[in-house]
Amino acid sequence: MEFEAIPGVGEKTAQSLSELDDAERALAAGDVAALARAPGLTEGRAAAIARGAIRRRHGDDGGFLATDRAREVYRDVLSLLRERTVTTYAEKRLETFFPTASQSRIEEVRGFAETAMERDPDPTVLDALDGVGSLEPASGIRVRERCLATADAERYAAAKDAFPELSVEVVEDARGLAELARSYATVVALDEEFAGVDVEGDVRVRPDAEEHPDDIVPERALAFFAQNRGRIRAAADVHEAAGMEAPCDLDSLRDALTRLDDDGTVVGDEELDRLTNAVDDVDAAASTAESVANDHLRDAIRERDVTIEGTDFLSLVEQGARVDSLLSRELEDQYAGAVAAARDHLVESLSLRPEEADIAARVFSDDPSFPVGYDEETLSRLRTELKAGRDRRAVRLKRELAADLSALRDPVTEMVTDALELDVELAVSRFAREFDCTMPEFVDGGEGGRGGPAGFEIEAGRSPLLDVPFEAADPVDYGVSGVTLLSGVNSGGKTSTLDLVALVVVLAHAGLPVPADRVELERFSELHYYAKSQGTLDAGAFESTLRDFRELVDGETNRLVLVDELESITEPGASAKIIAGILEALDDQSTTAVFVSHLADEIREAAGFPVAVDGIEAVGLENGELVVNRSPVKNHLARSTPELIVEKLAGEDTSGFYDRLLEKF
Ligand SMILES: Nc1ncnc2c1ncn2[C@@H]1O[C@H](COP(=O)(O)OP(=O)(O)OP(=O)(O)O)[C@@H](O)[C@H]1O
Repeated sequence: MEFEAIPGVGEKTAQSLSELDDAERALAAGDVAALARAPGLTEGRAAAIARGAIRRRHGDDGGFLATDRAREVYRDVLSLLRERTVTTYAEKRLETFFPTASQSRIEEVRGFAETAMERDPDPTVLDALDGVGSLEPASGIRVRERCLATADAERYAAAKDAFPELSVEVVEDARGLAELARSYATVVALDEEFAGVDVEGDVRVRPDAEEHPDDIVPERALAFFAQNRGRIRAAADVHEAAGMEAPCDLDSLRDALTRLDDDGTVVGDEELDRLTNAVDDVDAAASTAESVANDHLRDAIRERDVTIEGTDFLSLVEQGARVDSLLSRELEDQYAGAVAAARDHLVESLSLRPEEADIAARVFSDDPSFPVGYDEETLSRLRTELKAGRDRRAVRLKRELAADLSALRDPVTEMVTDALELDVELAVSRFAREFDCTMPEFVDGGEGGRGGPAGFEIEAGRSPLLDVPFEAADPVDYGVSGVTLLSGVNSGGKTSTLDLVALVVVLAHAGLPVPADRVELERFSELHYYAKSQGTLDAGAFESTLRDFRELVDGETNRLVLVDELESITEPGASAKIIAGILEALDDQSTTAVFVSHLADEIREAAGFPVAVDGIEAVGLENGELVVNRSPVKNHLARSTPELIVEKLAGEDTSGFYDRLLEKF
């Protein structure tokens, strides 16, 4: 990938980009979201790069928007669309829609947009979309109880790459392996040569480890699903709410997800819960069992009269026996009962299974003693046994769930992508519905006997970018082919008309629907839109503006040129001559141009060809306010506001003064 060739990417950036594998992959896929995750890239930059990449793929260098004002209109259009997305993914993805002269690109997006417009922007779907986002690779996993071992340096490096979650150790021989097995619960040996080696501990030989990552590190798949759980569930909800067919069974997916904790541990397994609780409670249970035994024995002793014959007692005293032997002689049954109660307590309170209960039985000795005490060593064995059981169970469950979830990884990725793409479609659908859009029709220029450019024809166009609410916008009909002047009363809507034309042309060339009842237009090569200049230019600025227009009249054919009141750049007389000259040059090419001007008469006089003039007319004055017909009238020089006022006064006054004034217009 040659990043230098992408518009907007400098040499230094290109150099650092060329080192990013992820970015390259994302570029190839045109996936802005993935691209934005590449280290060192901001989202804006990522979007720009992806846009550039797509343009390049379509052989378009992005030159369609030829002026600042044209780019501004595109940005405004984009904002209207982006405001109608729910996810950040869709917001960024919309930036890959841009106006172009490339027919194939326009066709591609038109196909997408036509499907999108059919989509019902149901509020429940939009709600569900709120939780959807691009899936993130699992992060922050570190497994300490398992390690990989190899004797091969190359394998060592490969394993370190493939399993960043595990320690990878170099071992020379069986002795090294045995040593490792003492420090880790499980050692996975990567070399075939270790297959026959007999080492104590949990040592597995898996030369194929890299091919079964979920088997070696089930934590990876679990963390991926745990960390993306909210997004996955939301994507499943979107599919249901929108009635879309999901690529996997949603009930089993949801079921698998409920078996996962936020940190990727498996929950909801009775046996694992039992073992975990037993490990946690074993010390407390032993103490309680001890108390149970002592209470039991104390009560028994208290309740019993001990009778002992004098000779026996004497012999005991002479032997120096302590009370223990008295206990074993006289209270054997009571002691046995107390110990049995202690054992029962251990077994019951920890819900021990028979094998575990066997060890638990030995925690309390059969040899009578008072007070009764548990055997620390045996208790520790019980603890170790329970812990080992718990860990074995946990790993097995992890492996099983990881296997279930791994099988779901691809369908889930597809499901999330589909949900995110739906958001893009819904944004287009909402845009089209809210602004009463239709798909524009492209017609060929120079055909139908007209010879010249086909230009554009808009029927009932309403701009969502007007400074009045969309509902209050008057529909505008306007069509131009060739070079035309647009005249009209002050504040009649001339600038708004140019804006509407630019908006429609930008959307149409982006393959998107347009806010009008019907639009026909040719496929323009470029859009040049010059906004009204803020007052008279100084000599330097005037010169540079003239240079711009020099380039304009020398550029590609089939352009659309929109210019707002160019006359204000210098004094009226000179302006009219300059505009006339530019119009002549544009007329010689197949250019469609609309020049808004108050100097239509003067320009026409200065031009060496019959320039068409359209006019936005005031149909009258109502309470001192102009009533305007927003649709320009073809081949009609609109009367100016002063003329209308003089005309009004002439009607009210009989002196003849205003009549004579009116004749001067
Ligand atoms: N189609 C429309 N529907 C409703 N309101 C409109 C429409 N077009 C223009 N307007 C209103 O008229 C105002 C003036 O429009 P605009 O600035 O386009 O006129 P103009 O003819 O370019 O004015 P000027 O002669 O000062 O350059 C707009 O701010 C807008 O509020």
